Amino acid sequence: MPIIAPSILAADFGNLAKDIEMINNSEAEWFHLDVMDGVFVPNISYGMPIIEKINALTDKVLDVHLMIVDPDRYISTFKQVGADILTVHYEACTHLHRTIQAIKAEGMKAGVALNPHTPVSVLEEVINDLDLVLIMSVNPGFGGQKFIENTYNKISKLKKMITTANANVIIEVDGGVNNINASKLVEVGADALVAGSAIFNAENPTSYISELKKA
Ligand SMILES: O=C(CO)[C@H](O)[C@H](O)COP(=O)(O)O
Ligand SMILES: [Co+2]
Repeated sequence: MPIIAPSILAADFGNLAKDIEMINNSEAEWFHLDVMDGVFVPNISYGMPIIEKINALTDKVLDVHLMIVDPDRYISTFKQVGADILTVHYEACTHLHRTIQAIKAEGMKAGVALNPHTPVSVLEEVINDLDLVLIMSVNPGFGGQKFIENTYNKISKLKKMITTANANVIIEVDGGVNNINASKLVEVGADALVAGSAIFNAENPTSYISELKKA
């Protein structure tokens, strides 16, 4: 069964505690937290204070997705506010190997995200150093976008690369995930599903999470 990671980007920021409680009482294992800087992506979301508050209100895993330039500047700060998994974008890192080691040195799991146009082959030389690869199934920056169909093909290629390298890496998929595409994503190799608008726009978000879990 896949790990479910609801994206807080689609939650009600006027009543965040209520949505945190909903996730706490659901079958979701992770909180997916999208940090955007208005430079790497054309949008600004939220940062450390929100993550720190969420950490105080849950025992679940905090899966932090950094959509920021030069993420090395903030690695230790994200550890301090409670990140368990820290994912940086391949496209935002000049010295990716060094960044991955710095995340692990802080005691967090290290993830790398790939934009839709970036081939999985760029990770060949670091695949054994990684804990997670985040395949973006939309162009990062906004919730509620349409799922890009080529994602299935990309996940299959990544799965093959991981098997060949005998690596132990979680494949996570993010963007436009819903109860229609979830099963096929798991079938081709996804281990963790991020969903924002599909969950929070559902009539019953808790049951929607359970539906995704059965994918
Ligand atoms: O990283 C992201 C956007 O850059 C979000 O995690 C993602 O878009 C989730 O939202 P939705 O499920 O509504 O597409
Ligand atoms: Co995300």
